Amino acid sequence: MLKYKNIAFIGAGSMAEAMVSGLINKAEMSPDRITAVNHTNEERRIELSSKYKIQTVAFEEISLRNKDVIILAVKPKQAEAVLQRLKSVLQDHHVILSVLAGISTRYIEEILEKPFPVIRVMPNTSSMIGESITGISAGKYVENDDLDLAQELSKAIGKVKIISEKQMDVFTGIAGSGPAYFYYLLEHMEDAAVEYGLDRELARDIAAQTLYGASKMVMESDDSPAELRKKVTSPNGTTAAGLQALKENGGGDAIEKAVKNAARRSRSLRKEFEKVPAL
Ligand SMILES: NC(=O)c1ccc[n+]([C@@H]2O[C@H](COP(=O)([O-])OP(=O)(O)OC[C@H]3O[C@@H](n4cnc5c(N)ncnc54)[C@H](O)[C@@H]3O)[C@@H](O)[C@H]2O)c1
Ligand code: PRO
Repeated sequence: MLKYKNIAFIGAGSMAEAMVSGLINKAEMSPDRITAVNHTNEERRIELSSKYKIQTVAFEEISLRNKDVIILAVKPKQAEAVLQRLKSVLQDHHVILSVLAGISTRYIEEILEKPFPVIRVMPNTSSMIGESITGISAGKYVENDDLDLAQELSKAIGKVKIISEKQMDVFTGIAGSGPAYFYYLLEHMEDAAVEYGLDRELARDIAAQTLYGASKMVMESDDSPAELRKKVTSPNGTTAAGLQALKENGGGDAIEKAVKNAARRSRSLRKEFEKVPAL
């Protein structure tokens, strides 16, 4: 059971913090079960330990003896160096979760040279408030209990989808990177509203609630997004005018290209940082 597990994050940046916050504030995990390991940045360690009351240590002081779950949360380009250093301190009972975009379980398994259960989890930063959607795919040494644990941990920070590792790139394109597209959309809605006379704070509230309501409608109604869109769009009305501008300016294409480009980048991260052929 997750509650009784000790977790170490290797890398304590944005994604690790979002997960720590979700685990403590939403899933009510005890902070003394969580350790975050960060390299030279002492200021960051102090920030996280005072904010969440978790233990934070420098990589050089790492001890994973009483840990159960090791969550890799460094950048993909740091994967090899970090794994090379970790492999001497890892112990047979460890379950390894990796949030690294692009980097395959096979690559991690090969560097570790031992049959560790390695599970990719792709959350997003909405983990911070327990509203992530997290994709999970298992490496070849993963047993049911390990997968159950990864699922439990991911459920603690939001919703979960079990996917194949091949689907991880596109999952990353939609869900891992997705919040940024919506923030970008909101930034632009806000700018336009300010230009047309609203205060920024008011504009932000309105746009954010509109996005939230629309998103909830998609989740709770039986209609598809296209059907829901049609119900908003009166012939020759305001929405039709707005959508026309979106279409004329390549809005739909831009969104599709964003997802595809992010998925391609996930694939290319693998080629860039792994010295094995891509999946
Ligand atoms: N940010 C997101 O929205 C998001 C979503 C899903 C997955 N991810 C994945 O999470 C990982 C981390 O992303 P991030 O946005 O948190 O990046 P980040 O740069 O904020 O965090 C990375 C952290 O790793 C630390 N680090 C670097 N080398 C280290 C070492 N040797 N030992 C210990 N710590 C070390 C850095 O100091 C930094 O704090 C990436 O692989 C990314 O693909 C991120
Ligand atoms: N953030 C990471 C990136 O931008 C991975 C998904 C979201 O690469």
